[in-house]
Amino acid sequence: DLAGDGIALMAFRSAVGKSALSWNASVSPCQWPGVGCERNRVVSLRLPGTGLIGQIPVGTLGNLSDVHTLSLRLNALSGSLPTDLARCTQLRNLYLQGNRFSGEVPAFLPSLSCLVRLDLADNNFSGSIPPALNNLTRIGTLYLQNNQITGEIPELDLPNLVQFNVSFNRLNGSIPVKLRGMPADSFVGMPLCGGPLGPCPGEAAPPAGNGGSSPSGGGSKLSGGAIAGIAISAVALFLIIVTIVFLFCRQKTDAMATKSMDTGAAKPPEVEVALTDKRVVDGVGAKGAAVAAAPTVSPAGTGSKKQLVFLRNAPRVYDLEDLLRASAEVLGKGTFGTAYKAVLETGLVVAVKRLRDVNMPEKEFKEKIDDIGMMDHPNLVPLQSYYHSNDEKLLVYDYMPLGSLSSLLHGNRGSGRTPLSWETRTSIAMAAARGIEYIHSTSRTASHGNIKSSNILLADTFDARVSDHGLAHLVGASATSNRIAGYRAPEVTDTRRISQKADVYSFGVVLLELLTGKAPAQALLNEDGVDLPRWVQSVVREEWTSEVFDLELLRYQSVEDEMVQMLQLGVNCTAQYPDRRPAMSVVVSTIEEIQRSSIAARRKDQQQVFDDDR
Ligand SMILES: Nc1ncnc2c1ncn2[C@@H]1O[C@H](COP(=O)(O)OP(=O)(O)OP(=O)(O)O)[C@@H](O)[C@H]1O
Repeated sequence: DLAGDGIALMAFRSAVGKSALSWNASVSPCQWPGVGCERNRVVSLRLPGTGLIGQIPVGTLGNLSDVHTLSLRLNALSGSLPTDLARCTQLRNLYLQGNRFSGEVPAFLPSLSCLVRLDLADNNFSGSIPPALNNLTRIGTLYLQNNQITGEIPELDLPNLVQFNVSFNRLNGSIPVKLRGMPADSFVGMPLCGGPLGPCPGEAAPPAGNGGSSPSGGGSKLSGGAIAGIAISAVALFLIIVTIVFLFCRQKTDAMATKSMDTGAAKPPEVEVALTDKRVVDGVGAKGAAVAAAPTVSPAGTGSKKQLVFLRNAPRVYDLEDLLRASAEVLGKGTFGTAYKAVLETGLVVAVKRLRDVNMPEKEFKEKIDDIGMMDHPNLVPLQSYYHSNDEKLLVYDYMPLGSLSSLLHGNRGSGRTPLSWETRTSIAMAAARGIEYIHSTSRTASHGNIKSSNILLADTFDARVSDHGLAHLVGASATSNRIAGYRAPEVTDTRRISQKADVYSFGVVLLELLTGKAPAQALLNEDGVDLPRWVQSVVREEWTSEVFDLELLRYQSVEDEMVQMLQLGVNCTAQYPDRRPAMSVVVSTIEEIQRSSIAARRKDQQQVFDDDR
């Protein structure tokens, strides 16, 4: 009954939310912020980004036998999930993304047979994906990305599944047939094969024009991707209509509730409502993950308020609450934390980085951020604002709509992608080089520390900007991952000390990546531990062949000399000894020279074609 639900909730509060939840035991649990009731039972608990911390014990949430929605996303909850959650058999929506949960993917999940949405993304879950998830016949959204899940993906056959993501785990093997219609994004960041990632060794390539998505093929005119697209749009449309009707009804009841409430009440209801609305919308959002909330700020607006701090020239057109209310999707998980795309209610789009493992005092943090804020150059991604509390550090940047050079170069190769032209590649190299040169010009020791193709972002194809400047100093350059390893200068691997010449090395790797179309991490995996610079050198040493170049560059015969000059620059930048590498200013002027002579060569070539035609 409701009293029992209240006791369970109070036990939950004293375990993980003592300071975060202001629940008053003298009123009905149904009036507590975040708690929803129907027919005198608790049916929903929505506490996203409220600063919950610690492990949820058995005997708390497991006692809420009627609960259908549990949203605890974006908190600091840890440990394994309480096993008695298995008793919440009415659960339809379980949002636990953005916490620190660990332990195996819970074996009881398959028994929650009413589940429609399950989001465990951005945690530390390990173990394998239970094949018994096939019991979840109603499941429409299954998000497991950014965890530590191992093994192969089981043969899932879930008829209602429309949103699925297991990217950035530690899975391997081939993508099960029934999941091959899902987009490549659902599987990236791991050595998987099949479906959108291209055929597995020994498998026939799918017929051209099929997008590789539908193994059932047949005579159907629509590709699997198109059918999935239509299905997803239909479901999304349906959910949007349901949401609008729900919000409309909700507003009416809230208006009535507000009328009957004491005007001196401490919590403005509209904030709660907006947060609630967002949760509903979450299920519709493309990726369903939301932007980080700041735990020390109570969503009800009580307590001492911490605010976003804006940097020098940034327009102050939003505040922390606007950010919390924004609809958001995960862009990716990096060395320093997770990046989100957040669309504010005003339509403004920003990128939010939620930093991990930054434990410095606020004063020091502020000083370092102010250094970042001082950097102002057209080829750097501007930092707009930041937020600092003990549990949460957020950085808000301009959103770069075309994504990273890495995804532009390596994203959907083969399936209907527009090849990157030589002109675009040289412009990007030029812009990135200027951004790095600017950083180096600010002081003799200033360096970026983490140059790589996923940190070169594009506002449009010719306007590249370097991102993440200053972060290596905030977090320390010790973070190790295979993705960075391919860019790291040999002396940095040994000494862990970043420097301008180490940036030049990393930039050289980016140049080689632009020219060869090969990702350094991929080179590391495929070529028996040989990194990209050494691979290029070994090919080049034999003869200056066109074999090193990206196949997409083969049609630029007229600029072959310039391509070779750029390759030479990449090789020089990646010299083993730092003092053999050119300074960034020299790199910039060399690229300028190459760009000028490319334009001249292309003009001459076009004139030749024109003359031949006459
Ligand atoms: N301002 C932005 N606009 C658009 N996309 C962004 C922005 N910032 C980051 N991203 C994208 O989000 C993803 C994650 O970025 P993030 O910087 O967190 O990780 P990373 O670049 O992969 O690694 P690292 O943390 O080492 O830099 C990347 O694919 C990046 O391209």
